[in-house]
Amino acid sequence: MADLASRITKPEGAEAETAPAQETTGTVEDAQTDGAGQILGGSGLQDVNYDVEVSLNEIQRDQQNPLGSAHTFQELGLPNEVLNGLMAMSFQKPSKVQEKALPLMLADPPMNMIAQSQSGTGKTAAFVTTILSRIDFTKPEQPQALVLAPSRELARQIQGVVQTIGQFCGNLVVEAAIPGNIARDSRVKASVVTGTPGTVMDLIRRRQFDVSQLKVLVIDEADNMLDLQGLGEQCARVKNMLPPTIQILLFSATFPDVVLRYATNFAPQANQIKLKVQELTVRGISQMFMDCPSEVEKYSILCSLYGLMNIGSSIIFVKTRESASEIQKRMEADGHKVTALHGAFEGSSRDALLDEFRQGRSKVLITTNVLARGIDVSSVSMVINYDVPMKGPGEREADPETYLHRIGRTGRFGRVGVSITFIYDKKSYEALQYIAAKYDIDLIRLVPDDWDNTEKKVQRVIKSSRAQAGFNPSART
Ligand SMILES: Nc1ncnc2c1ncn2[C@@H]1O[C@H](COP(=O)(O)OP(=O)(O)OP(=O)(O)O)[C@@H](O)[C@H]1O
Repeated sequence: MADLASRITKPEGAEAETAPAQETTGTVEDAQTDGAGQILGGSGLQDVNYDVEVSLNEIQRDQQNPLGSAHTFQELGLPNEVLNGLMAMSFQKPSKVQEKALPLMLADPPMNMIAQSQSGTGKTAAFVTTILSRIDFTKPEQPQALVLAPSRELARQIQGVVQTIGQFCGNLVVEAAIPGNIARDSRVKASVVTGTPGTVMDLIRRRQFDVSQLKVLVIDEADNMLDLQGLGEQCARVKNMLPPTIQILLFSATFPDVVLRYATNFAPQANQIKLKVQELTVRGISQMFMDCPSEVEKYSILCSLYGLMNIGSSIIFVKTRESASEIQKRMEADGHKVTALHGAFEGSSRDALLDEFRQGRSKVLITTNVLARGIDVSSVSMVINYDVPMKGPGEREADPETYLHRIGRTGRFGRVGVSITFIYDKKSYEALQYIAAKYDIDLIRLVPDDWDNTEKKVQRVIKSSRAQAGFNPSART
């Protein structure tokens, strides 16, 4: 193993050898060995297992929850309708986060929860199961649970998961409170509402949304949603308009310390499930980087990748809407069927574009951070970070959380997948080093002039990923 600095080709204009020592601890798998092969198993899914740390609140410590952790869904005492919904999805046993979190979230009296678990490990089903177990189905049009998410796409996806797991719960009505979905003169008539914070806030203020009987509030991607630089203020306002006794469930794959402190005030006395920092990355994702000689050459390298390999479904993350559209144009001119989706599109066209990708009518999705979180398309076998994720004023700092969420669009629920981050100059190189060091990632280096090796490494993972898609009866696109 060697560090990123010693493995990297010195990029044009970069002073690779002078990179600060404390930022060069990320390791890179020997470029001569086939790193991908070490990670892959047979055609079956990997065990979605990792250690979590559970901290119970005082009440829970005193009460000795009789359910402890549940090894089967049957042990949880769920309503039959909900259990049947989980079985219809071919969920054979709970994942770790489901096993640990569900007994705590289902306990009476209801308690708050802050739960962290890697991308693609079933957090959605965990909170949806809790919601469905608390709903009074004799009041189908009375809002009883609210889920807030950062994008319309995620709010719609969660709406779909509630409908699927709740398919045997007669009288279940689920509505998405997203821009353009609920007319100004109509009321929200659903027992479960999934929405984005701005639209939900407006609906409550205009008295279209009766929140008086809400029992559960879920905030998905909670670190992003509670961040005071972003959606935090809106989420706090929504919460202040809800009944004070509401059960609050906060979920994310990442919880930076500063947000976690705020989260514990937002969800007082919450039980907590946390991951160690080294366990944040999903083992099934082979993380690689492409060492590009310059920015202008990134595009031709991208084309060579797609030209050489039969990739299946993949997502390319870029920094700006403009570059998303530009790359789309150029790839289409090269004969690829490509979808570009970003915030400049109108809501309903965004829905149609994502559906096109989900249904496999388009195999390449080019997008910005708008789809970095939560989107679950199990057939995605490759994620490309065409631009390294950056944050802060002038985008000068690496953004490790966004990196994790972006690559987590592949390798869902025990599948394998590959991520390739393009670097080309000192800034991108140091940013990726910082991310690799933070999460202790073994990055596999790819170089553009060795396509044989690149093809071997990438194609091997992609083949296994496809074999898994065929193998797993519950695989969805
Ligand atoms: N117990 C289970 N058995 C089999 N598949 C499951 C189980 N629970 C969830 N899944 C599937 O795993 C996939 C990922 O789940 P989900 O989208 O909830 O992940 P997540 O943890 O919320 O990820 P992210 O952090 O990216 O939002 C989904 O396709 C879901 O249907």
